[in-house]
Amino acid sequence: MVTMFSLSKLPSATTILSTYSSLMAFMMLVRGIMNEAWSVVNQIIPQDLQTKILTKLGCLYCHPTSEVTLIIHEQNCHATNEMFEASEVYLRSKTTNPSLEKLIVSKQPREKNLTITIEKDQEIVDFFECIQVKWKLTNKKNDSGRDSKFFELSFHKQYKEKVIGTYLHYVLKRSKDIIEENRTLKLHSLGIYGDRDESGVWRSINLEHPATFDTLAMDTNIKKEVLEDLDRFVKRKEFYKKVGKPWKRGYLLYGPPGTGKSSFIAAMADYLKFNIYDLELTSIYSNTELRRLLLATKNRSMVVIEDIDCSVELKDRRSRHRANNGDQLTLSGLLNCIDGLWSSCGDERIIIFTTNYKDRLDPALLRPGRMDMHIHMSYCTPCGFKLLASNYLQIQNHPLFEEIEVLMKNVNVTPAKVAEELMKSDDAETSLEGLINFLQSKETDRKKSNAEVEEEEERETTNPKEGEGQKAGKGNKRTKKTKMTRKTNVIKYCINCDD
Ligand SMILES: Nc1ncnc2c1ncn2[C@@H]1O[C@H](COP(=O)(O)OP(=O)(O)OP(=O)(O)O)[C@@H](O)[C@H]1O
Repeated sequence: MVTMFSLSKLPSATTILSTYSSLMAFMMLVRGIMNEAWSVVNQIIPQDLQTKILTKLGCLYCHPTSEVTLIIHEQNCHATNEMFEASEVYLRSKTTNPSLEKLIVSKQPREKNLTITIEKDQEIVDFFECIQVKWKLTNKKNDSGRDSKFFELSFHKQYKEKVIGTYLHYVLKRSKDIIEENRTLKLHSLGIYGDRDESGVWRSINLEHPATFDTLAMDTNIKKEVLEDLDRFVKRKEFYKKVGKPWKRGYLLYGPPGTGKSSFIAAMADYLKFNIYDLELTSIYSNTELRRLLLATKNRSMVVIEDIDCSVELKDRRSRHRANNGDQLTLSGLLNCIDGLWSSCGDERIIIFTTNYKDRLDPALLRPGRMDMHIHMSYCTPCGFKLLASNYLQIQNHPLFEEIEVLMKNVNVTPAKVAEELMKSDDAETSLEGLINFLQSKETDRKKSNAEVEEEEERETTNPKEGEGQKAGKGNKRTKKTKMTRKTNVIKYCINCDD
C-alpha cells in the first residue's frame, strides 16, 4: 500500500523533462548574464586593476597552509623539461603583472619584439577560470655544482585537479601559440668545453643564414625532388603512425667543398621552419653523452652532423681526452642512437649528414633505409650559373653567357667560386669577364697537366726501363698528376680545386 502511494506521488517523465529543460535554460541564462557581466567588467576595469583586486581577494581567501606547490625543473633526467620551457614562454606574456618588481629585458638580432622575462625569486600571480595561481622562478646549485633552475607553482589545494588537469595543458598550448606567433629560427650548438656551465649543453642563437631554395644553384630535378620529399614528409604524421615508423627522415649531402651543402641545410630549415641542432661529433666523447644531447633536441628540428667522414674516426681519442669507462663514442653508438632510442622519441625530426667524400664513409651509414635520400651537390652547371648570375647580377641573359657555359662543361668550378667572381664588380660585364678569365686559366692548367701526363705515358711505352726508373724515383708526383687531371677524380683527390 505504502509503495503504491509513493509511486502515485512520483512526477511523470514529461514533468521531469520539462523541469530539466527549464533548469538548463535558467543555467544558460545565468551563464550568459555572467559572461556579459564579465565582459563589461573587462571593458570598464583595466586588466592591471583586476589583477590587483583579485590578488587582494585571493590573499583573503587563501590560507597559506592550504597551498600546494608544484615544482617544474628545467631538466628532467638530463632531458629538457618541456613544461619548464612552456612555462617560461607563457610567463613572458604575463610580465605586465603588477606584482612584478624586477624584469629582464633583451632583444636578439632579427627578433621582432623585446624579450621580457622574470628575474629569479620574483612572483607572478595568474588567474585561470577564477583560480589564482602563483609562479616563482628559483635556482639552486645541483650536486655537480651547476645552477639548476625550476619554477614553483602554488595554488589552493582544492584546485589541484583543475590545475594539473587543465591549467598546465592550457600553459603548454598557449606557449606553443606564442612561439608560433614570434617564430625565429634557432641554431643550436654545443657549449664550449672548459666553461663548466656551458660544456655539453645546447646553446642557441638566431639562425641568420640567408640561403633559400630560390638562391641555391643546384640541379633543378634534384631540387624539385627534395622539395616534394620534404612536403610529403611534413604531411605524413598519420601515415608514419599507421605504418609504425618513427616520424623522422635522414638525408646525406655529399659533394666537394663550396658546392653549397651548408647553404642547402639553411635553405631546408627556412623552408620547413625547423630549428637546427649542429652536432659537432669531435667534441663528444661518449655514447652516453651523445644520447643525452640527442634526447634534449626538440620536435620540428634538424640534427646536422657535418663532415661525418672526419668525425667518426675517433679511435685514438681515449688516450688524449678524459677517461670514459669504455663508453667511448663510436660509429655504432651513433647509429644505434639514431635508429633506436632517439628516433622513437619525438616527432618531425630530420637528420642530415654531410661529407666531401662519400666513398670514405662506412658502409653502415650508406645502408638502405638509414639515410632516406642521398643528395649530390655538384660543381656548377650552366643552369646553376644562370641562377647565380640572376641572383648576383640581376641579369637573365648576356652575350658572354654562351662562352661561360662552354667553358663550364670542360672545367670543374664550384658555385662558391662562381659566386666569388660575380661579386668582384658592380658592373655585370666586368664580373662575367673576370669569371671567363678564371675559367680559361683553369682550362689552360688542365690541358697543360693532361699533356704532361700523356707525354710521360708515351715515354714509358717507348722506353719502359726509363719509365720504371722514373716511377721509382718520382712515383708520388706522377700518381698525383694523373689523378689531378682526370675530371671525374678531382672530387676525390683535390681538396682546393679552385686554387
Ligand atoms: N649551390 C650553391 N648555390 C648558391 N650559392 C652557393 C652554392 N654553393 C656555394 N655557394 C656560395 O658559397 C658559400 C659557401 O658554400 P657552402 O658553405 O654552403 O658550401 P659547402 O659545400 O657547405 O662547403 P664545405 O664543404 O666547405 O662546408 C655560400 O655561402 C654561398 O654563398
